[in-house]
Amino acid sequence: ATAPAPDMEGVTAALKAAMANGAPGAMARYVSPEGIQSRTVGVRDRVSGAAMDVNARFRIGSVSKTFSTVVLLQLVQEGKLSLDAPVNKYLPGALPDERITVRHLLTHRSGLADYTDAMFNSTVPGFEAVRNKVFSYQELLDLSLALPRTTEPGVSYKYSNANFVVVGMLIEKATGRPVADAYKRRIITPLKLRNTSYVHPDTRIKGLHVRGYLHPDEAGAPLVDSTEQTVSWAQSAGAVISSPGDLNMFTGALMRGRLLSPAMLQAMTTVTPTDATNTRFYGLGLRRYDLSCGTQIFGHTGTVQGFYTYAFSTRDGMRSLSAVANTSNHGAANTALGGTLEAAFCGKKPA
Ligand SMILES: C[C@@H](NC(=O)[C@@H](C)NC(=O)CCCC[C@H](NC(=O)C[NH3+])C(=O)[O-])C(=O)O
Repeated sequence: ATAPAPDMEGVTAALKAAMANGAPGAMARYVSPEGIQSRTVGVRDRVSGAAMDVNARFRIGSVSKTFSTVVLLQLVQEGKLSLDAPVNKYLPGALPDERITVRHLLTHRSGLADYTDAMFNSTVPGFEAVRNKVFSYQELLDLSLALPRTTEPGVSYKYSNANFVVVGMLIEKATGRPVADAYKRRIITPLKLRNTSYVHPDTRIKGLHVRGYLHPDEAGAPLVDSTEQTVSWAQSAGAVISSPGDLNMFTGALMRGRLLSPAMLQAMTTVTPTDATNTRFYGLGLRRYDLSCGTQIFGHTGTVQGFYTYAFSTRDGMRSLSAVANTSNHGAANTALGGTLEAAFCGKKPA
């Protein structure tokens, strides 16, 4: 069946709703065989008033988890790691439970607690305390291991950044090099993602970029410009910088089979439900959303101080949408931004 035309008015309405819920600006870029359509609203910089710009770069948060997963699955394809081997086989003594496997990390079923809940319980003080800090992977893992595990290994889905900190450790152990090199050599260079980078612990977003604005917990308190930070609290779980076009290319190329073998891509897109709605699922470092029109889309969401991101493609990689709003700690703005997905992939609602 031919895909419905995107409802770009609906995309714009969703972007405006994100602004109505506190985002200084927002944008979306949709790619299909019919071409590229992008929409921008508001500003990328509240001080200069510079308009949101679809060529601008921003922090993609947990969409980074899919970059890390692609690298790890390529290492599995190369026989350097096995999905169902214990993590401790590759990182002796790293985890207190020998039963936790590499696959448990990628499916958020390890039981390793998410240290960011406590770290950011008080949003702005928590952010200010770490924005210029540089953590080692081990320090982040220790924060998680100081907390009770959330499930027996493999039993249930419990989202945790700690899982993808360990994924970063596995990548560096298996390659003998920093994750930045693996992203570059295995994803950024082959796909020519010229606006994508991993610069941890540098705090800047170089080149044309979006400034991010963090909503404080106190109603009515002024937004906090959170653009410059190390994102060391996330690293391989959330520190990649990219652009709408590069994210379209990344998720599209991934689904078209340019990064992984058909068998490995099939494993990555084999999902289990993450909530009771049975429309949200998680595979290996990848979300699946089942839209109201029956279309299934695959990708990831991102939340990092000052930036909400969505980056999804259809299973055949022929249609891709990326969207970003330059605020965070404001769930209504995130939900509003998510409205771009239905508008773009399902088109106009029947009258
Ligand atoms: C959920 C999301 N996960 C991510 O992108 C990872 C990297 N981000 C987080 O875990 C949120 C950290 C707190 C953000 C802060 N929140 C607070 O400080 C709340 N007190 C903020 O909203 O900026 C995903 O997978 O889509």
